[in-house]
Amino acid sequence: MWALVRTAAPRNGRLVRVSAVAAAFQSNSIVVSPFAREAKESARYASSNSRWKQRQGNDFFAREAKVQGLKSRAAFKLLEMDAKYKLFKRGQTVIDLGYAPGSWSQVAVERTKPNGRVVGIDIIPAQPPKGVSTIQGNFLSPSVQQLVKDYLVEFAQKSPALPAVEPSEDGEPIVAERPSYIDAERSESVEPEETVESDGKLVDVVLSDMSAPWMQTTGFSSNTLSNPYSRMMNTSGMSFRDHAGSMDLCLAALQFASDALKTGGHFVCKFYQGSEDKDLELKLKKMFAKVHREKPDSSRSESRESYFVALRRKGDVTLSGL
Ligand SMILES: C[S@@+](CC[C@H](N)C(=O)[O-])C[C@H]1O[C@@H](n2cnc3c(N)ncnc32)[C@H](O)[C@@H]1O
Repeated sequence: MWALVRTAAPRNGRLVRVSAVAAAFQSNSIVVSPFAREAKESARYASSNSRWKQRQGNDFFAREAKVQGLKSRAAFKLLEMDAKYKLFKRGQTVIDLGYAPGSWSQVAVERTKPNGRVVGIDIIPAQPPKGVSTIQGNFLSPSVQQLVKDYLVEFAQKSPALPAVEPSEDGEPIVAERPSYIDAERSESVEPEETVESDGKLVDVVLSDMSAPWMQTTGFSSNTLSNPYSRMMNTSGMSFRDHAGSMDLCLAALQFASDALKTGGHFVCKFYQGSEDKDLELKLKKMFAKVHREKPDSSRSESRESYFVALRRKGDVTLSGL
């Protein structure tokens, strides 16, 4: 699906390197580690490369996303973080909060196939990316959060997850066996308590790229009804408002992770920097083994957005206990 267009790239090596992030993405089903190394290198090159990017225009990543068939330039932020922290494995269950228009979900589907599950939630309607189940709703609402948990339990009862698997050493794909039709039928008739973990922790990775949608103030020439995403603003332009809104969204995502993320699972969350992010970071440090602040190269430098990447959830800590 994603063809790497190297021919359009200047042969001075720089665009080729940046494209390797995308190459790492599409190559996932075949060989992971060599490309991951290349992607890491590419992220380093991209950051030391601002003069070149300026020459190409500010929206290099937007154009590259279009070429790669990705739904938005945001994909490159997740690709960079995945290249650095190895967030995904095959067969995992991933929740993508604020998925629209869907490029993070596209990355998650690629990274977790075969047998992965990706569920996207967004307040606005959007065309679900291929291989993604989606729920439309406001994730700040406890009933929407419960709906997502119920959906995961129901889904797990119908088709028990296969264990997430590391790629083999020689880079060959490991194809886990799917349950047979008869096994699937049988699991439908089994009582829930017998098939689903009683603690409801069914998720391997929680992603949140949510940012409050604000009323449109520019771009009125784009009068599309079918793509509401292009009519929304991602920030209010007022840094305190954006910060406060993002803290609410991060805490909702973290509460969900506290309830639904497996021990050892990872959490990635966008936030707008401000006075309260330290407090969020402290909470994350208590719940996860390692916490990083990330400003991916593909995140616009003028934006106050940043990401927390929290790795390996501790088994015995919940948000309510902090
Ligand atoms: C920056 S976009 C996400 C881009 C996405 N990661 C991608 O790769 O395509 C932020 C999204 O968060 C969604 N969002 C904001 N507040 C939300 C809420 N309370 N509940 C659900 N989604 C929300 C917005 O509608 C918007 O689509």
